Amino acid sequence: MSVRVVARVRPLWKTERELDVIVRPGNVSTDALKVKKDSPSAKAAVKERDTLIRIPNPKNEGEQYTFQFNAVYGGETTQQELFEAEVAPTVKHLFNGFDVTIFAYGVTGTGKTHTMRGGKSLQDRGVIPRLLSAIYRRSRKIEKDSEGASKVEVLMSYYEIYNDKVFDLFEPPEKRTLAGLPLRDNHGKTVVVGLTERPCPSLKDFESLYDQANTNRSTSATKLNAHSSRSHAILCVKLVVTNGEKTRVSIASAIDLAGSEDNRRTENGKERMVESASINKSLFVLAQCVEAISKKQSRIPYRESKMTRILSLGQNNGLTLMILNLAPIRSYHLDTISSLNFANRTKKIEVREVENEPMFKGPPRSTRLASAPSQRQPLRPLIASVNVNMPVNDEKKAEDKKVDEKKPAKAFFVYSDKQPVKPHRTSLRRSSPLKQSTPNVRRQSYSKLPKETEKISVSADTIAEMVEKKVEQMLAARALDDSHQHQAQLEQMNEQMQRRLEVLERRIEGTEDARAEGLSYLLMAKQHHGRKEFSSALRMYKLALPFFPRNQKLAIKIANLEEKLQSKPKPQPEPTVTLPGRGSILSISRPTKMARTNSFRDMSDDEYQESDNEFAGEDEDYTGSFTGLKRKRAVADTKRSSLFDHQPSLSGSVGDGLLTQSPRTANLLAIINSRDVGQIKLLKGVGAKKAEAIVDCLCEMDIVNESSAEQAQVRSLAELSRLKGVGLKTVQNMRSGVLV
Ligand SMILES: Nc1ncnc2c1ncn2[C@@H]1O[C@H](COP(=O)(O)OP(=O)(O)OP(=O)(O)O)[C@@H](O)[C@H]1O
Repeated sequence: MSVRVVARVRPLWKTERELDVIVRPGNVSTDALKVKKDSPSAKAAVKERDTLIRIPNPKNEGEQYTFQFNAVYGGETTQQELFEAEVAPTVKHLFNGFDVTIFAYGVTGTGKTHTMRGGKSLQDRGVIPRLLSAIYRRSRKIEKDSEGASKVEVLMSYYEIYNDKVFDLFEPPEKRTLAGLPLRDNHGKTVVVGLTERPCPSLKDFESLYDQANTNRSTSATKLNAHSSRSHAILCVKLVVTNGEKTRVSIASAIDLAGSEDNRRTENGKERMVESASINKSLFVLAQCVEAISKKQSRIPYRESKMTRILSLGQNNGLTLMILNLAPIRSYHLDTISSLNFANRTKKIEVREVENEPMFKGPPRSTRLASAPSQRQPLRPLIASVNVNMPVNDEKKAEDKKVDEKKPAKAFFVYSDKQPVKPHRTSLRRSSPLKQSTPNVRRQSYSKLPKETEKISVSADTIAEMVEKKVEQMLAARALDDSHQHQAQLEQMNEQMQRRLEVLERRIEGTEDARAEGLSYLLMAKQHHGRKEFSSALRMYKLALPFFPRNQKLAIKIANLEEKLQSKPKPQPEPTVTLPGRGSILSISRPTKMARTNSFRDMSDDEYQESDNEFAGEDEDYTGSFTGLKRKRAVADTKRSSLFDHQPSLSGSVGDGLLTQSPRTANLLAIINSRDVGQIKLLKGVGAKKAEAIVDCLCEMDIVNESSAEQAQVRSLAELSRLKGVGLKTVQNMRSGVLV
């Protein structure tokens, strides 16, 4: 099922003039409706008007663009009407285990907050309070009908994305950390780490929590809206329906997006401009995601903004409703057209209409129901959902046709009043997802069956049981089919993944490991040099040379050492140096363990810094190539982490003695491994963004290491330097600021 898109045109403000109205819902002129109000054709026209929006071409006022959506609501539509038509029908699906996402999209000042939150009076209440009211009503009914056997629990979390940072709206602004809360992927769903979830046993509780939280939301006055939302606000209402052993969880997400702003019109100051840039960027990424999905591109840039990551449009299961808010007047002309184009693409996005699996208490139950495939659905544009092309008049028709053949296809179509073409209502009318003609046995929510039959009689119970059995059999057969298909897809995916990983690994081994190896030779050379083992030092420098062929300092060092050794008649006896293959441990025989431990304990950290300084050029290169690979690297690194642990590391972990970390290093690693953004950002040279990136990186490593019960840990400075966004220089900086 595709995303349901409805448009709502707000009424005129007192300061706006009727004369400037350019956005008109409906495909017939209002005059025509006035004349023949009661005629059958006018009634049909009124129906059709529900799905079309007309707006003139900004370059040619005589030409009208027409956009078609699932429904269109004019300025006279009340909050109650909108809720009943669009949101109320989703409530029963929510209770049947479907997730529901409702979001308002539009330019600033078009009525998103009015639609989602609404006013204080009963009739002005928006979608959110009405949705909660409906949820509590249904919960009470379920509990009453089941005589207490079913229990419904409502939990709520509420957060905002402000300047691309996530903040808990249950926390007052003064308690916020600069970096905000990190995001994490959890089995295909994006979750906010550390978000408060409050139980809301009654509507009253909800209202007081919601009102309180809204005072924490970032709003400001702009020229276009006295209470402009400066953030995207996301309310998640978790519904936990427990019936005996069975628990079903579903989530209703209501999202009030911040509005895009044309800063030539807002006359925003510096602070508002920063917010505005962030709002516009995230909305731009959202538009790019929608475009990429509709063009069936393989890469959807969800991760480029926190909002798109959370919204995951087209990847989320359940039902998705987008309310497109529009201002009716000319001053919004271009913005309105751009919003209409965005909505036009969005309506083609398909979402998987799958209810959440129930969970069972107690010992694991054998079930013949195969669980829903966890991989995300392929995204397909809905070919049937195209706008209706309506030529302006008969004379122009043939002419236009010729021109149209030459023109590239438009995302919207030109409309004429004279020849209304009936929209494909059948393809657009929204039917209950449980009643769709497409065979989808999963939609026959089997949890519903006993509930409807148990009241009749005992024999009705038996019938229900038989029906349930039959449905389960069908489901099992279907699931078997699905799982075969799924298996094949997985195998194919695995093969592709494997190939990509191999390429990645080859790249890493061929370039970055080589550099790491080069650096380790340099480190070894420094150590030999420090112990006045010049011959070994020379050999090490020479081994490092191929990795840094353009390093002048290194060349000079080699030349100097050669000269020094040539001038010495008898070289002193040296320790044995074994050089196994690339990427393996360099083992050195040294005098005594005691001496070795002491010398390295004193030296390890300084050595690290020295070699870092001396070969800063390489380090930067190395770091650069490292960051270039970004996330893939983190994944590959985690894969290789066990190998890495034994490699000569930049912290000097060569040989036993070097495995001892200095207190400073240990402190630094403890701070990093605490994953406390607040603490990490206090490290020298680490800002809030970097701290957040480090924590994100650790979280990503957890995901890669999903099989491990333990959280991923950074165990050495070298490992730390390999994290995304962290280089050797940063590590050195961090370390130098740590107190011992
Ligand atoms: N359908 C409507 N009926 C009555 N008033 C409306 C309607 N839609 C919007 N308004 C009024 O228009 C003004 C702006 O609306 P609102 O704050 O909801 O806009 P917004 O799109 O959320 O703006 P921003 O993106 O800047 O937060 C408010 O005063 C609101 O009451």
